[in-house]
Amino acid sequence: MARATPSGARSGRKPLMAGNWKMNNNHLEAIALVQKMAFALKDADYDAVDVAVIPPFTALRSVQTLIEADKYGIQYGAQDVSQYGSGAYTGEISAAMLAKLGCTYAVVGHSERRQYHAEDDAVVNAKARAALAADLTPILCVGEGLEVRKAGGHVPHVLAQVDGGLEKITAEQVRRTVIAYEPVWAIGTGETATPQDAQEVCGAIRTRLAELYDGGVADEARILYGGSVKGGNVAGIMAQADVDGALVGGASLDPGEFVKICRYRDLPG
Ligand SMILES: O=C(CO)COP(=O)(O)O
Repeated sequence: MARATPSGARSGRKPLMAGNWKMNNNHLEAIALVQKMAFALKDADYDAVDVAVIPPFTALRSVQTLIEADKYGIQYGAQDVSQYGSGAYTGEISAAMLAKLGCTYAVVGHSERRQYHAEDDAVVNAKARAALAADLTPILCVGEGLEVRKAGGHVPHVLAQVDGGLEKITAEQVRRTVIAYEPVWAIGTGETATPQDAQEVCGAIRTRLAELYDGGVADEARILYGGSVKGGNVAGIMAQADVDGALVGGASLDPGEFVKICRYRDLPG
């Protein structure tokens, strides 16, 4: 993959392109999709960009086996994680179980979990801390709904989610936490935030990290944008100084489209 000079102030942060498959693909379909992606990315420079798939729990073991056997440079993670360590929590999956499967990431606080499973900032924070305690990297999702956006309250809304989500998380832990700004109105709607919208909020999140911790932490933490990212709009989004990658839903199910996103440096801006 051609390595271009990082734009803006992305300093040493390595971009991350993560495909959140949501409730799609059984384990056999997952194997086929990862194989296609890995083939199309076989000359990729994984030192320049992290590429991750986030399949359903039921596909994680197959994805692990495939990636380890074929030594693909692709990372993987889970879409959710329990806030509890172990015990009588039917249906839950612990962070330790995910770590044992070789997961790098665990998504916490996705807007679909907040909306359909009533997860509030306290639960999201407990999940993020459980992930960190097992040496997983949480991808902490934040984002405002349409009403909040229309009323112009998106920045304070998102920063309150950041504050709540990072409660009791140390500076050392935040350095290895990923924050994903996903405006709810742009998820699965085909409506993308403009690059300037993405930068406004991602920049505000970085400033907040500097206030909560320090400038060094704020400089290191990766902040992603998510919401209808595709090959056709990724370059403009990635040109923003405070956007360090994308959390991709629908387009990550199409290997051709996802590979284009991962190769955003090769696309016309
Ligand atoms: O929710 C998302 C990723 O977590 C974004 O989904 P879409 O890319 O389908 O809008």
